[in-house]
Amino acid sequence: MGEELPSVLISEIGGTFGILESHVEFLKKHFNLITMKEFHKNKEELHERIKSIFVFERRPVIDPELLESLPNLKVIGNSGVGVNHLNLKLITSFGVKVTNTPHAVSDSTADIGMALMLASARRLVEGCCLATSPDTTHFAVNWLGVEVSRATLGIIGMGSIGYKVAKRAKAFDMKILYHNRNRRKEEEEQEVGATYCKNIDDLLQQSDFVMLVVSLTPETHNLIGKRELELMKPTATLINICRGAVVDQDALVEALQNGVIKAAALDVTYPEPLPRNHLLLQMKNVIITPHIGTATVQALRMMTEEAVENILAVLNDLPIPSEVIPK
Ligand SMILES: O=C(O)[C@H](O)CO
Repeated sequence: MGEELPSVLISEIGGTFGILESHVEFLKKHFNLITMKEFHKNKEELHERIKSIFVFERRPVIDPELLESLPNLKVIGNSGVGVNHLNLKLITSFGVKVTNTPHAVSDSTADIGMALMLASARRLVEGCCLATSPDTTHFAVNWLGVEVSRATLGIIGMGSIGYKVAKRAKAFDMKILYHNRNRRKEEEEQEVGATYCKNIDDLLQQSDFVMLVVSLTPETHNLIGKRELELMKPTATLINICRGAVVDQDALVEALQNGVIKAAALDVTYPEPLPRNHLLLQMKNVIITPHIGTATVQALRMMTEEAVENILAVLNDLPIPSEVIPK
């Protein structure tokens, strides 16, 4: 008889927020999957068996009650890079490790950053609406866009996603500035032609496009508020592909209304989705997508694979590819 596979708790299979059926087959090669429903039905028998929780789309919710009920839990494998939905201090106080998938998400999220920047600069959404409207008297000359080529892009957060954005922006001949907690190696800066701004204010003042690519932490909550928006050029565009709460949204609405900045392109907001009557949804100079940075066939597959690699590494006492350590 072969060795028993480790038991891993998951939210559910299929449905709106469940794990994709096509990934379940892969997961099942490595794990004995237990859904939350099965767990709740048969806690007594299952609670000692569960070694890991695979978190997808922020589910299942990891609360103290769940952590207390799983005495042999070793690792929470988050599928995705952002872990702001996990209470890291609480989880690690149970001796449980947390892992994430920064590599799997980087290309698809960087693509969304570029797509939003280009769409905003060239007024793509307005163009689509005009093309499909009954009014055929519009002329492009009345609503000119701007070029991203040779413009200055300021990237705030130069982790794996930020770096991939820089690579793409280089191909568009953009001047690239970046701010990050830790400066990148000189060779890495040279490869993408990026200049480090130790002071975030310098980046804000000089950039035509400011792209936010940081993790949401207490330090980055409301990182961009009224003061920061006022430092930006009145012709600048703010692009957010990380987490909504990195921006003070009320300050952003005010800045967009008063011409403090020109436009915003947001893949993330708070809450998600925004209430249908939210002012951001009514502004012509705002593009909003519903948090689709990782919504590609390839990214989701790689996220699952990277999460499995992390979980197996923890369970087999091997070096962990992507462990998240609370600060
Ligand atoms: O954090 C991420 O990787 C994406 O936002 C998907 O959750």
